[in-house]
Amino acid sequence: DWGYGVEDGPSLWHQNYPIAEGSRQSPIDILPQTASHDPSLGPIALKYDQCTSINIANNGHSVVVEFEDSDDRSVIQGGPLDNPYRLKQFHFHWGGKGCRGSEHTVEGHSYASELHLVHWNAVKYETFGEAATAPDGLAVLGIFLETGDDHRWLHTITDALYMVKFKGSVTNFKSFNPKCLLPSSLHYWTYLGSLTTPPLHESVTWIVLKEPIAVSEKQPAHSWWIPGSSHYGWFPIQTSQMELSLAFAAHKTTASTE
Ligand SMILES: NS(=O)(=O)c1ccc(-n2ccn(-c3ccc(F)cc3F)c2=O)cc1
Ligand SMILES: [Zn+2]
Repeated sequence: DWGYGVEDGPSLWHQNYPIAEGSRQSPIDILPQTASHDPSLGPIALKYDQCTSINIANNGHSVVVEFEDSDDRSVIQGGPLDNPYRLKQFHFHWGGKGCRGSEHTVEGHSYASELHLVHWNAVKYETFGEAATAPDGLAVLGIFLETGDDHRWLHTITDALYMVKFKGSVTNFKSFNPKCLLPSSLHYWTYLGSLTTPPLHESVTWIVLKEPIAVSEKQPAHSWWIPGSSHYGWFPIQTSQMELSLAFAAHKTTASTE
């Protein structure tokens, strides 16, 4: 129903999702010089030690890792948030061929990819679905990714992608802890915005970290795969096996000549 093509891309989403023309739509271009410093904002706190990932899925728009959210075992709090928000899932946004895929930009600068850790206000709302439509229902932590210059992590990304190569594929994915994806500084920008894809609900308190993370093979083994650089083009959305292997083959040759 929606996508990023000419017939179904962001400029047309308003036809099925009128909120696309709302007053707090995301993503935005972050302008650090005009961002006002709010002294009442403290640091954010992430408690991901007990987090329990359940599965990894390709929903046709991204790869999503879902978490067990029946209690407050993994939460984000502090900063602009009045109470703890539970981690529900994380996912990535890639770039199209040759272009960079972050959704937020900083003074017009795009990053290679962007990781979103989606949390919901389980103090005020009974379910994620209910929170997803409430103005203070969700908190998404955005982390920019830059591809390092010495990363040859194709094997790790291959493993992960082959697990969820087609839209609708879901597979077991236990004991991944996203804290290894965090940069050293938790300095952030924050603003009231929305889901960046349909249904575009204006329910997100965005917390975007200033420091990007770089991917290199020195990352601890358990940080497994990270979205590819723009060579991959869009995540294999309903990619046929052949296309996917061609994409990898193409990347491989590019990688080896890099
Ligand atoms: N890219 S992002 O802003 O982090 C983002 C974009 C879209 C979603 N998203 C898509 C569908 N849903 C969703 C799933 C279940 C539900 F009950 C309600 C929803 F809005 C959702 O939260 C979740 C996160
Ligand atoms: Zn996202």
